[in-house]
Amino acid sequence: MKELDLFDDLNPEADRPQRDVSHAAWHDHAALLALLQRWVDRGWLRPLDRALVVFLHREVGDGHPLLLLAAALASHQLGRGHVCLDLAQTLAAPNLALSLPPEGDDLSDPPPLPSEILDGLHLDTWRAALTDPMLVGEANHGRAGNTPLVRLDTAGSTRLYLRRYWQYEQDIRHALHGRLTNDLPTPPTDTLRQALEALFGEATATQAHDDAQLDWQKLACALAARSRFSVITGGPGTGKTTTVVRLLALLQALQLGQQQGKGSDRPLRIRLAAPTGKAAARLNESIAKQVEGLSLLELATAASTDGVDIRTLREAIPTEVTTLHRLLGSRPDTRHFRYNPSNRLSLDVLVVDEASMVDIEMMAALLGALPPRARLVLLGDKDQLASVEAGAVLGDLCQRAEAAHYTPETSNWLAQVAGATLPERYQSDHGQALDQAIAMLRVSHRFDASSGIGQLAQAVNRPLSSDHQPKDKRRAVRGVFQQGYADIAHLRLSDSDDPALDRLVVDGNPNGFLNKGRGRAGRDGELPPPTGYRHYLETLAGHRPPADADLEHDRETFDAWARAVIDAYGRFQLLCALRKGPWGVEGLNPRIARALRRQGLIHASDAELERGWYLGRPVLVTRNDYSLGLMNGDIGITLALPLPGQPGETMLRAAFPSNDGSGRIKWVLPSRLQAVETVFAMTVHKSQGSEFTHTALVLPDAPNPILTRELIYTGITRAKDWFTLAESGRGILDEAVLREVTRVSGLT
Ligand SMILES: Nc1ncnc2c1ncn2[C@@H]1O[C@H](COP(=O)(O)OP(=O)(O)OP(=O)(O)O)[C@@H](O)[C@H]1O
Repeated sequence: MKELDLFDDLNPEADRPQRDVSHAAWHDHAALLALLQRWVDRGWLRPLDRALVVFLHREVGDGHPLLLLAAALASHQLGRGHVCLDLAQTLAAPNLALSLPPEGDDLSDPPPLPSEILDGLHLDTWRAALTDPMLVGEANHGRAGNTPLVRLDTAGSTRLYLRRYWQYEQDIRHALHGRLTNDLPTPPTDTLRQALEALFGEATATQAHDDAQLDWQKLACALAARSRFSVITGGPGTGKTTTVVRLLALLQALQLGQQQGKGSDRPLRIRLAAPTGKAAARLNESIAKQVEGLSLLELATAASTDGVDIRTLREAIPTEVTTLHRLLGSRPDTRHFRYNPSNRLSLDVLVVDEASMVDIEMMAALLGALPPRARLVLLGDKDQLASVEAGAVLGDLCQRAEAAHYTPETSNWLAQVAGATLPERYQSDHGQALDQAIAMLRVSHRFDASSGIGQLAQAVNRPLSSDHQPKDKRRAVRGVFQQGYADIAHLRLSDSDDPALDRLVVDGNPNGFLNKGRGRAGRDGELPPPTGYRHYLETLAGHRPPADADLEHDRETFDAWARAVIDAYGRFQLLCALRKGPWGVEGLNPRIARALRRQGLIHASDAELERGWYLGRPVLVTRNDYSLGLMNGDIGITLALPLPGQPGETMLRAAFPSNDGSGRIKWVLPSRLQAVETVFAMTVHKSQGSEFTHTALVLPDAPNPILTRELIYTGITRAKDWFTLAESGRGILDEAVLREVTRVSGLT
């Protein structure tokens, strides 16, 4: 295998003017601190970022102001997903370094913009200020030391890290390097080939020319079977779950077959995990279904000459999925986990789904807690938005996945075990070790050519290139809406008060779909037409247990009611990009609640709507709460239970699914819920790992840097059967699909 090159830097030399025009904040601490305070007052910088500077200044009084400015900006980047500050990029686009308000915000007496402060500053001057042995370690010279900041010089730029994040990156890099270069005994070629044939069938085309002819799932399974670290990435419905279930069956069959010879039957200890409770519950459901439907007879025969017992094999494939926090043993009030490098997890295989949501800190913790000999398999969609926390580990690792870069050695091996010859475009003499461990599934089995959702997601996701210019992409994306697909609708709004938005959230805008959404065939017969929130609120009213029932004696009746309401809620979700303003969660939530109240679907005063609890309020958990067993991302609905001994009186409880496959409901007192928000409108960021029958994405009316290709793609791919795009501003979608998230990290 080639030497691992995770560290290659791609930044070109920044083209900066060669002049220095100094500004007071460049050389005067008081001026710098005053400037930072003004930024904090405006919400452009977090108080935490300034506090770091105050701390560093107090501890090491003569730190250069330009160094302290860089430290404040580096700290600020963490809150925006970047693990470090890239000086050249910051000089090229200074105003992206702070959280400036969206265009059009009215600000009187604004503080100086970063572009004014940094105007005329040359990269070399800034770099020179970043040499302070008390404050900054120099990673390039192996002198990272134990300073609070670490500097890494790359071709054409310099990156400044807060030490903790630099350390995470180092830890991940070393851990992956170890996993990719340590030999793992590969199963005998014949056994593996037969086992793969048993699971996927024989290869039909030995020389494949297009992606649809290749069985990518089989190739992914083969690659993951020979590595301690592997990634299976792919868009929605490309078969990540299907593949991993077969991979687990394969590994377990090989293990049981091998153990037979030794007179033992110790199966592999396999664990499944996901970053959020919601994602875990979803994988739980789909994995359980797939394991049940898996035909294991041929595999059991292929894996061992004596044949593996099928029942033992099936039982040895787990279906229970936990959250990463639970797996690692998260403890309240500390970021340290029970399982860590000095107390490793006891497992042989770990599968992590929705890996795009795993941030750098969690990935470092996870790798640190894994026994060195265990296998780690990451599943996820590399094109989805990354976690809101710092780092986009999956995206970074999969940067080269499109072209695969399989070496001749890998390609030959795949031909032997999977019977397929890869087209040349997926082969490379310069493939890196990491490339050989990554498989990208390229064919969606959920969204075929007749699906507007699939076509739209594809058009949005397609990167720009010399033969796909911005105007082509804009035309392609808009074109999808004009082709008469039955599952997508476009709703044009005049402004944020447009009653069409109310109609969308109340009834789902069926008129926007072909035949009002009627007569569409799904897997299990005709699909119900798209709905809005009326559906779950009518379910709530229609399935309410009789007034004389009570929770203690009629628990199942109440649980069934809650289940029906929660399921009905999953039929529609409005997504938006922003938090603030009329187009953000904060503006949309009360507006939607009022629209539902006008329809007589909810009953609550204005004050209750704004802040309080009311029957029917849907809530999203925003922080893990271990004492209640609720995870970030869980959705619950507020229901009313009869008050024991007080006929006619009720009390509100938020009902959450237990997420453990039991179907039980957790009934939680509203006052015990510390971190929840109303979720009539949900940000696309929070929707990751979830799926809704009808998803409506509403875009703001003004351009905003948060609107990116990844965000739009993630929003669209939350839709299972129906998708509505609602927009008012012209050109917002066009602009968004052309903007890509650039996450600064040094992982690749
Ligand atoms: N090779 C295949 N041939 C036919 N159908 C398939 C194949 N692979 C997967 N499917 C079907 O496509 C659907 C999606 O598969 P699966 O759930 O494995 O995909 P996924 O990538 O995990 O999806 P998600 O977007 O939910 O993460 C399932 O109904 C599955 O049965």
